[in-house]
Amino acid sequence: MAVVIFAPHKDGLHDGSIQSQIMAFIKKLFQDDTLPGLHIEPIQGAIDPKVRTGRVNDMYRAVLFKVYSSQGEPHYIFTGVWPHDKAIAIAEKAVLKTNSVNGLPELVINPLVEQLAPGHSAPPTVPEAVSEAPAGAPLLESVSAGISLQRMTDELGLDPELAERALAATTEDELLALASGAVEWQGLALVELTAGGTIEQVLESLDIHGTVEVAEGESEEDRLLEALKTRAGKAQFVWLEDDDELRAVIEDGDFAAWKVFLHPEQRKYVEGLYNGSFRLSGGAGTGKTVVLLHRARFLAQRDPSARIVLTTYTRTLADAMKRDLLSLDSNLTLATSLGEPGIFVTGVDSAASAVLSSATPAALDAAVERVLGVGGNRASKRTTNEAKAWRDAVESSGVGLPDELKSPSFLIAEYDAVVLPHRITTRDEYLKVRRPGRGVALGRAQRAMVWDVINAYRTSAAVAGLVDFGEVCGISAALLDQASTAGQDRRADHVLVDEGQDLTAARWQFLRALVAEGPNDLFIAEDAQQRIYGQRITLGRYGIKIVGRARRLSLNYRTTHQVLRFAMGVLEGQDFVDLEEEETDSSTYRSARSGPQPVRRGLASLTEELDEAARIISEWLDPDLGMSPEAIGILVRDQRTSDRVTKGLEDRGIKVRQVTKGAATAKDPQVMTMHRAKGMEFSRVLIFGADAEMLPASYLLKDVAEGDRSDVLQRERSLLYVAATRARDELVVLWEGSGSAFLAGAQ
Ligand SMILES: Nc1ncnc2c1ncn2[C@@H]1O[C@H](COP(=O)(O)OP(=O)(O)OP(=O)(O)O)[C@@H](O)[C@H]1O
Repeated sequence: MAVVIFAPHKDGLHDGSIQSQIMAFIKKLFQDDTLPGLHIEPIQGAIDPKVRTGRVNDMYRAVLFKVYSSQGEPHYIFTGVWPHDKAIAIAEKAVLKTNSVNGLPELVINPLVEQLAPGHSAPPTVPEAVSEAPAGAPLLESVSAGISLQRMTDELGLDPELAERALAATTEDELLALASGAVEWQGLALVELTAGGTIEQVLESLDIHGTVEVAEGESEEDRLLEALKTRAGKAQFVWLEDDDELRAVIEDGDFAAWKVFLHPEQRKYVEGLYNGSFRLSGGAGTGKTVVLLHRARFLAQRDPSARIVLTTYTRTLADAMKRDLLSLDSNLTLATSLGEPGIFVTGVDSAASAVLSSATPAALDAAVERVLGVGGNRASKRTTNEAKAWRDAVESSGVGLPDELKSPSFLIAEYDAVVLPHRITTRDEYLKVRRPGRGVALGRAQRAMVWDVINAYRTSAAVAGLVDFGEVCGISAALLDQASTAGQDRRADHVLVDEGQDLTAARWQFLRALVAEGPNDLFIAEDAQQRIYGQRITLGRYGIKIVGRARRLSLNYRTTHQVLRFAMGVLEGQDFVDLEEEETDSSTYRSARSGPQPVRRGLASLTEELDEAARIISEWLDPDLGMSPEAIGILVRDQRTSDRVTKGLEDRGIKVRQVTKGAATAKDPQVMTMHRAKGMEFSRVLIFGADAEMLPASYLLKDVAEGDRSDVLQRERSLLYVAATRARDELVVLWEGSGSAFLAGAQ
């Protein structure tokens, strides 16, 4: 049997027409590489004697390398399929070797010298260069501290010619073009240097620690195979182990790349074993969800009896994670209920509800009393409109609160961030409790009035037998704590959390209670810049101790660097604080992909804005572009605009699909609110209605307490950032009249 390692070159795979033949070819290779139909043949005069071609069909040949380990098994490294003559020409020059400085594997399909030869056009993804440094001034030296030609070649191991050209480049686009034509790991290194990374940071993120040692009796070829297995090697070379992986890499091509090729840093966090809770931050599109999915699988494979909970803010996002997890590995055991072995994918609130509804009446009564002060069975009915319930409580309490303290947003936040997590049940406790992190200061008299409203809220909920979702989390946490005190096990061994920035204090309290403190207990992905719901939270206050186990991802896999630059412009001048009160550092946030400049356009009226939207979407739907209609996202600030744009576009002959709940099904462009678009992505995004009064939404600011105002504004700004970063390839932003002030720095 042969071992097949897959390292596809971007020009070497084909549209659907011969996919099944490529699959058949690789499957045969797995079984027996001597089968005559495969025609595995060396190439006369090839630079690398390891190179082979194989017959896929009459017209196409695969280019492979054959490497023997000292155990004797043949290993085939499959690099792609080309028409016969081209395949031979590629095979003659292709080389697979290890880097002499750091031992990393290098697959050279189109030698750099050829790509950079005069008259050879730049790689196709690169748009017209946009100058970013004074004409003629080399860029790299000014952005990456301490860089020099010698360090690039001798410490990092970059190809001298690539390093020289990179140092001479004067624009970011030029550097990214060089990166996209370079050997895989060298390209990753160059992108990081371009974003301001230092040589030391690149060595760390690519996990380079000198060369790979060869044990006694091992050959050069063993050394090469070992190099393919390093984290940097696995970013390009994947050992095909089963049909699922083969199908993913062949049929889904680039879309499935996340399933098999992880950046060395991503892999480090997937496989890392930690003494306690770990926090992974990173800008939009850096693959945080990808890391969580792989990590869930890794933990399940490591211990099939482990109870793994993979959870996030909403059920819709949890459903998307479940779908992706199964497409990553259809053999995974998904648990169907909390506490079962395997991976349980769930929204946080559903998990908390599950704990509540499985409790015994006595335990539930005690937990409800512990959290709300009055016992009772409240497992089945939820408060549906919290804002209304709080307004009613203000009314029925008869307390003359100042306007800003009457707002449901203030009261909900106070209840969730202060009252529930501290399990406050009496006025005295509330008068004494510390309220760190709350924007609005409260004097004693004000606290007493707020407590009266809280009491009214609780009393009417008790009469109706209702609990809100924050309370469900608080009560479930109390149930889990009670059970643990009574010597029972908690319900999970590992909890993996996505979109951590949006979870409230009560949710963190529940998640903390779900798993005992210990190795690999909680693994949290978050991005402070994408906080669009809750208040700022500090994990330490809820017993989640990260103590130095926090890292940041910075390579954006989703958006082009043009879209990224635009989106970062929306956040310009803002400071963001993460779940450990650290300021977010996005200085090395980067993308290796290139595309058109985002378009921003103000129109004089709503009719004109709709006309313009219809014109742009029709262009995108042009069959010649070959875009799937559902890969177009039309994102708006609120439901009213969503209704309006849907009708307006339909009046103009464009069928779209409004997405309100769950995932979209029809094959049409999708219209949805920016909140709903969280965690999703589209090839092209049109932001409709980025007007001055919409972003920030003027109605939100109307009754907001002064102390909460700056936080509300920041969340509104983040909302536009979230919307912009949903675009993989192209972004258009439209508005009527004056555009949002948040667009001032976005170009
Ligand atoms: N190693 C990888 N190789 C190829 N594609 C990747 C890789 N990692 C992530 N991606 C792709 O990048 C995109 C963003 O990934 P993901 O959704 O995990 O990022 P995220 O950090 O969770 O984003 P957000 O915070 O915006 O939700 C996805 O299309 C994903 O498939």
